[in-house]
This record gives sequence, structure tokens and C-alpha cells, in this order.
Amino acid sequence: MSKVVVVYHSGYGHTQRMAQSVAEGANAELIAIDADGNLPEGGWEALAAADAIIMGSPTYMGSVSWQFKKFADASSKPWFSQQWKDKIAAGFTNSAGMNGDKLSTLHYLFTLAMQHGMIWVSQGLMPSNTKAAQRNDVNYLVSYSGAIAQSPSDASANEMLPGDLETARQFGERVAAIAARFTKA
Ligand SMILES: Cc1cc2nc3c(=O)[nH]c(=O)nc-3n(C[C@H](O)[C@H](O)[C@H](O)COP(=O)(O)O)c2cc1C
Repeated sequence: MSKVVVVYHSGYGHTQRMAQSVAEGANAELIAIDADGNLPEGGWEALAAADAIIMGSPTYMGSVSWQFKKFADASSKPWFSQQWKDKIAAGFTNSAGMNGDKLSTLHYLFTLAMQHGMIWVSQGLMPSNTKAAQRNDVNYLVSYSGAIAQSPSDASANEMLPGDLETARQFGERVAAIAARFTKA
């Protein structure tokens, strides 16, 4: 069985809920980047042992949070020995706006994965974009590059929409299925 790790930062809990849904779908280990931008003990080792790494950050000012960026810069250490090369990679983000420049964040995560020589997995879900579309449909926000969610700026993490969380769960499932194809039995 392949090992999937979800590594994420969340300032106020919304992206954490999304990360939990992704991890549920992928049957993955969750690793939280803390408020100082550091991993818990054993975090780097878990990433080194993973077949797939799914990275998540809230969108802050059109990109990842500084805590996630600190983690990304610290990943230059495994980069030196090409530790993550040929691992499966994927990304997700959450922000207050329906758009809010979330794609910039996904592009940043993609670029980080490419720097590491990883293999990027797309969202892979059909868009819900017809006149009949409902806010709680899967992939209502219509992303192709990774999973996205939207939390109004005055909504608590408990109010994350079930459609966005289900989108995240199905995304995790997809990444795990792709990782399994790449993992030797
Ligand atoms: C410093 C900061 C910058 C933000 N920038 C954006 C932004 O560029 N686009 C957006 O849609 N929302 C933005 N937001 C709103 C957050 O993305 C939103 O509140 C999100 O749910 C926070 O996720 P978290 O609870 O995981 O930290 C910003 C929030 C903060 C605190």
C-alpha cells in the first residue's frame, strides 16, 4: 500500500478542515505546519517516507501563508539530495473569496513540486458549471489544478460547506489511487 502524507498550514482552522477531508479520502497521515512555520517531530522523516505528498495552505495575500513558505524554503534540505524526486504531489487551498487568487496559491504549490522533481496530480473532477449548478455540488468552484474551497471571511471553520469538503475528500481519494499505480507492491 502506498503512503500518502498531507502537509498543511492553517491560521484559523478552515484549511485544517479541508486538510482533514483530503486526508480522509486519501487515507493519509496529516502533518500540520505550526504557527511558527515548523513541522512536528518526525514530520520530515514522514515526508521522506511518503509515496505521495499533498500540500495545503490558505491563500493569504494571493499566495501561501508565510508559515507554509518557511516550510517550503526548509524543504531545500531534502531538495539537495533529491529526496522527493518522483514522488506524487498535489495541492489544495482555501480562501474567503470565490476566486480570491486561489489559483496563484495552487501555482505556487505546483512550482514547489516541480522544483522537487515530483509528479503533479490534477483535480480530475468534472466542473459543476451549468445553470442547474448548486453551491454544494462537487467542484462547484471549478478547479482543475488542485482542490479549492471557499470560506466567507466571517464564517467559522465549523461552517465550511459540505460540498467543498466532499470535493476535497474526492480529491484525496484520487491522489491516493494515482499513488497506488506508481507504487510497487
Ligand atoms: C493575512 C490574510 C490574507 C488573506 N488574503 C486573502 C486573499 O488573498 N484572498 C482571499 O480570498 N482571502 C484571503 N484571506 C482570507 C483567508 O484566506 C480565509 O479567511 C481563510 O479561510 C483562512 O484559512 P485558515 O482558517 O486556514 O487560516 C486572507 C486572510 C488573511 C488573514
